[in-house]
Amino acid sequence: MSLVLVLNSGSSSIKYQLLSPEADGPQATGLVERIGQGSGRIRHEGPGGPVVQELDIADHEAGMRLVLDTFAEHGPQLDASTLTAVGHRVVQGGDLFTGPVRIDDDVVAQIDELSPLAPLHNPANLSGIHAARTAFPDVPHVAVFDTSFHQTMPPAAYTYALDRQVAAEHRIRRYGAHGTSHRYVSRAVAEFLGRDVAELNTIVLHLGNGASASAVRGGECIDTSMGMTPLAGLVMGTRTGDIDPAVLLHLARTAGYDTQALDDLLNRRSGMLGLAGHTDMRDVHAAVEAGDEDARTALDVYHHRIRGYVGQYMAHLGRVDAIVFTAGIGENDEVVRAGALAGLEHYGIVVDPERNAGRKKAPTVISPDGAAVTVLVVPTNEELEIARQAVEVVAA
Ligand SMILES: Nc1ncnc2c1ncn2[C@@H]1O[C@H](COP(=O)(O)OP(=O)(O)O)[C@@H](O)[C@H]1O
Ligand SMILES: CC(=O)OP(=O)(O)O
Ligand SMILES: [Mg+2]
Repeated sequence: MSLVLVLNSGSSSIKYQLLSPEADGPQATGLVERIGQGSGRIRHEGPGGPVVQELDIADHEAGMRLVLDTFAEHGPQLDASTLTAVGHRVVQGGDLFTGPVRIDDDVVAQIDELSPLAPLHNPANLSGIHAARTAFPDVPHVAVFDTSFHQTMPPAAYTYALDRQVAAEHRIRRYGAHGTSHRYVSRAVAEFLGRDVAELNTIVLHLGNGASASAVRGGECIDTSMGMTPLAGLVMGTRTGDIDPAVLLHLARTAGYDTQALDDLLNRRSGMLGLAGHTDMRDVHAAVEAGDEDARTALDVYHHRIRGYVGQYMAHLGRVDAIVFTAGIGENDEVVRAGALAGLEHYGIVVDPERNAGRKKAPTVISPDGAAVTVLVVPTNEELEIARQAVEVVAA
C-alpha cells in the first residue's frame, strides 16, 4: 500500500494529511494557521486524537518544521523508507505544467518563475517544498497544480481582449485555480450519480475562503472564474473577485495608490471583509441576524455574483446536468446554497429546503426528485486527489 504525505500550503496556512489513496480515510490530518500573524496555532489529529498548540509561527519554513516536529512527537512516525511520495499543492503552473510532475531543481525554478502570477500562493507553496525536500531528500516529491485541470479551456475562454503582443510577452491569460478540487468534485459527482463523467455537464461552485466556479463538459473544464491570478471571479473572504480594472487606474491617479497599496486593497482588504467587516461566512450570518445592513448587502453581492456565473456557464454548456457546491462554505452553509440559486426555478434549478438543511459530510442531492438540474453538495478532497496523482507520477 502506498503512503503519501500531502502538503497544501496556503497564503497563511498549511493543511496536511498522511494518507494511502487505497485506504479509507487519512492516518493523520492537520492545520497550521495564522502563519506570520503573531498568534499561530497547529491542530494535529493523529493516532492519539487531536492535539492543539498555540505559538508564534514566523513563516512557512517555521510552519513546516513545526509540522514535522509534531509528527515526531505525536505520531504517526514519518519514516522516509515508508513514504511513497510527498505531494505538494502548487497553485500556479501557468502554461508550463499541464499535469503533475516530479519535483527537481528545474521544477522549483519554474514554480518560482511563475510566482508573479500567484503572489499570495506560489511563494508559500515553494517554502513548503523547500522544507519538505530538506527533511526527506530521498523521497520523491510531486507537484500537483491548481491550474492544470483548466488547461483544457478553449482560447475563447482563456484569452483576454488585450493587445496580443503584450499578453504574449507577459504570459497574460486566464489560468484558473482550485483545479484539483474542480477535477475531484466533477468526477465524484458522476460516480455518486452512477453516470459516466464523459456524458455529464456540470457547474462546480468551490466556495471556501478563496472561491471559484467552473463549467465542466464531459469531465473537461471549458471555463472557470479565476483569471490570470486567483483574484478574479467570485466574491471571496478578502478578495474582490471581478472588478472594473479602471478602478485601479482611478485610485492610482486620484488617490496616489501604488502597486503595493492596490495589491493589499484588492487581495487582503476586500471581499466579505471589506464589505461586511468579517472574513468568515459564519460571522457574516451572525451580523445579518443582528440587523447589520452592510452584512446584508455583502451577502446579497456574494449571491448575485455566484448566480451570474451559473447563468453564464449554463449558456456556455448548453445543457446542465448538475450544479455542485463544495469547500468550506459550499459544504456547510445552507443559506448561501439557497440564496445563490434563488430565482432560477424557471431554468429547472430548485433547492429543496429540507434536503438543503444542515452541514453535509457526504455527497447529498439537495434538489427535489425529478428536477431538470440535479443540485448537490459534494465534499471536496484536494488532499486525496493530490495523493492519487502523486502515486501515479511515482509509478510512471
Ligand atoms: N459551518 C460553516 N458555515 C458557514 N461557513 C463556514 C462554515 N465552516 C466554514 N465556513 C467557511 O469556510 C471557509 C473556509 O473554507 P475552506 O474551503 O477551508 O477554505 P480555504 O481552503 O480557502 O482555507 C471559512 O472562511 C468560512 O467562511
Ligand atoms: C487559489 C486559492 O484561492 O486558494 P485558497 O482558496 O486555498 O486560498
Ligand atoms: Mg482551499
